Amino acid sequence: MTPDVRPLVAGNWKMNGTRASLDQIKAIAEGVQGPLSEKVETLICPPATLLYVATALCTDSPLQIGAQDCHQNASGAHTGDLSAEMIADCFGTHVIVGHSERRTDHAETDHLVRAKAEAAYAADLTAVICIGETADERKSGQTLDILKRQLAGSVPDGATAERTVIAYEPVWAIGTGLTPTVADVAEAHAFLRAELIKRFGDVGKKMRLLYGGSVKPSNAKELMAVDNVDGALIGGASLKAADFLAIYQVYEELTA
Ligand SMILES: O=C(CO)COP(=O)(O)O
Repeated sequence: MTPDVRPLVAGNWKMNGTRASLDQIKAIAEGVQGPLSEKVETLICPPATLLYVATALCTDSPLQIGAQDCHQNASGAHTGDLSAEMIADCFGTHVIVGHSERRTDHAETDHLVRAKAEAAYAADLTAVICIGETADERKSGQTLDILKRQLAGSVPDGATAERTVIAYEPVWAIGTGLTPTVADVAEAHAFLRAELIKRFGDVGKKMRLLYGGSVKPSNAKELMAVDNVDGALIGGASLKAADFLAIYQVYEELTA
């Protein structure tokens, strides 16, 4: 955790979820009501097909709803794409950009990710900007170099702490059940914090740094307790309300 920074527990549903899954969103929206929600923010990013209905389910809940990607342009001839404005129009508050699955499946570059984050700001959305090294990059000792390059390339110059969340997701930890050691997470997050402060000064002290990659109820407490870890970006375990809420609830103790 970082002093004076409100953690964010976020779920990325990826290409999972149909109308039947709205029950899980409803359960999460209900489960995050209460005093802890003043200390910890929550977010679910369902597939775009559920965005509008999901926000309608959360009108009386602190649970925020976001999207998983946006186009860098505000509108136009881009078949199949979604603009940040459209997400805001559906009452979405956040958009994930630069997830490693988009970087791999759609050849997204740091330059493009930065443009998408700028599009998010223009629509008053918070950009959740993802970075992380592959297994080979870690094995060959390049982790911090890769993180430095992705952070410098993907985060816009105009980034503010209110509208920017950085998610460190080691690619090899996503969906594998593997996680870095607590010491490795601490090293990566301390490095990212120092880079953000170098570039953004005091603003860099307040930008949230999430950890993502096989976060589960069983490992959440030790990962979320690490210095400079200001929340989680959860894939598989966010699909079940009970698991997502169990991860959120580790903050009962961590913020006590
Ligand atoms: O990619 C992730 C979240 O964006 C992490 O996914 P898992 O939690 O399923 O490993």
